[in-house]
Amino acid sequence: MREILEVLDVKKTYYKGKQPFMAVNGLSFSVGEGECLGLVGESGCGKSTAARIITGLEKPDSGSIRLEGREIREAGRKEWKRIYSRVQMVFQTPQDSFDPRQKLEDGIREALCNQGMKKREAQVRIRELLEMTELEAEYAGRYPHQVSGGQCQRAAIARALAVSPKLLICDEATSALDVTVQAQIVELLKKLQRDTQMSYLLISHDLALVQAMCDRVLVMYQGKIIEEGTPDEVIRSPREEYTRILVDSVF
Ligand SMILES: Nc1ncnc2c1ncn2[C@@H]1O[C@H](COP(=O)(O)OP(=O)(O)OP(=O)(O)O)[C@@H](O)[C@H]1O
Repeated sequence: MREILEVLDVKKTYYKGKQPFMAVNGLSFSVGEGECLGLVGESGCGKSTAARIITGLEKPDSGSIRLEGREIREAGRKEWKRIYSRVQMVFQTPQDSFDPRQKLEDGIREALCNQGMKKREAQVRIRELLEMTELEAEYAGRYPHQVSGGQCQRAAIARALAVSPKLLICDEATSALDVTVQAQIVELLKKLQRDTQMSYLLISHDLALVQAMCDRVLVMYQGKIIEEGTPDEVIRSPREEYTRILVDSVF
């Protein structure tokens, strides 16, 4: 399997007052083409920091991040735009990722036009994206506060897909939704993966979700990966004591 993303020995320090704190401490892993990779670990172990580093929202202290073989830390400003059309992220609370003064479809249009698409062409593409994410056009014409969490998450996924990414990072993308809506969004993500061959990095507390969706799962603890395997291997016969406790706390 060709690798889309390779993360090697990435470190990130924050400061709690004057005390340095390693939120990410030698993180290494890779995501294969078309792979759905799960990233699990207790709150505060550094999962979101890792996602923010990969998407360029945060700078690491050191380490290497290769996207389709290209070291993104060396990329010039011009190249960033191209790189970040290859990686997109979907967040836990979709309402927060849209401008409250903009209709959902305007947010999607903006993503398309930022990539150089003309408005008329963007209109056609918006319709396709709404179909792909099974969101009725009527809802896309509303403001974020006028739709449900599930509908807003569909719009956020449509916007992420606007640039045809190779890797979609879902950071607790279903955690804020109720159980039935969660299941619908999971089905949507599965369908999109079948249709687009996109890779996923699925960050989640929910081991059942990881088991249902992922080909492989990484367990993160204190800023690094301590265990990896198929979801069945990690859940049924964890090698590390920490993983066993994590699994026991959920099942
Ligand atoms: N901008 C920041 N400044 C200082 N400390 C931070 C910052 N962002 C995160 N941290 C700290 O880094 C650690 C890792 O946070 P992170 O959000 O990556 O964890 P997480 O595993 O995603 O947790 P959760 O599952 O609760 O979202 C936490 O102790 C957090 O308080």
